[in-house]
Amino acid sequence: MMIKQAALRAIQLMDLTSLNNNDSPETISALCEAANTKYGTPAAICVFPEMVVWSKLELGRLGLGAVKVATVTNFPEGSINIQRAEAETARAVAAGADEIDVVFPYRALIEGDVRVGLQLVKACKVACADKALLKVIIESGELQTPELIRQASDIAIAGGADFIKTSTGKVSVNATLEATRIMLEAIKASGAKCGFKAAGGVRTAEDALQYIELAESMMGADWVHAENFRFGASSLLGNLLNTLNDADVVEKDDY
Ligand SMILES: O=C[C@H](O)COP(=O)(O)O
Repeated sequence: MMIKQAALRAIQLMDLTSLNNNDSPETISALCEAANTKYGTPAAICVFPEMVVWSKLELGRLGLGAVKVATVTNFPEGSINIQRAEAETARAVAAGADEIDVVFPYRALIEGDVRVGLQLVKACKVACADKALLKVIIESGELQTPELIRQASDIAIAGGADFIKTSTGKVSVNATLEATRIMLEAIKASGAKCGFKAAGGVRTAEDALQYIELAESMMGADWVHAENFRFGASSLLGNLLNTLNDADVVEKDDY
């Protein structure tokens, strides 16, 4: 695949993300405006729960109602408090979020608890009902071993995850091709309808190309579209636009 083709596809596969402590209505408006590229829009924007309503309004104002709004719950710590994660998820869905990225209780799994993760995912899935997709962040960089990455993936899928996602972007090791391979193997073996999201540290068209090629080789070219495959990224869009030679919007390098 040519790099420009990968850049174009990566825009459409992206959850354009801003999860910063200093996010404000103004920065989220700018994020929504950045979603309006001349090469199309990202699949979603991903923001903190308190920005969901504002994001919906802003995307509507810009005529970008087709762009989904994703948000995060149990984030970034991945606690074992099932009730809190469920309540956060229910509130985010009620606020209008289309997609919920919930952090799996990965530390509990590392300590040998295989039960709490399944229960938490199931509870959040119920909270999403048929109103929102549930994306489960397994924090693969903290799980470290292939066995734990596979186990977390299997549990999340068994709990009803619509996507499994590598990382919060808030730890030292985020998305890697190695974790991607293990997670895609889990999806394939499950036979379930479950997508995959590479998140954290994906910054260039060259990075995106490697993930797309890996996913295509494992799952088939037809599988790699926004219904099944996403990039979660806060600083990829500028590089993609540069790659596509879009001289007038490259200044938005932050997104
Ligand atoms: O879910 C998306 C991640 O938080 C984004 O990570 P990033 O800032 O490294 O692109």
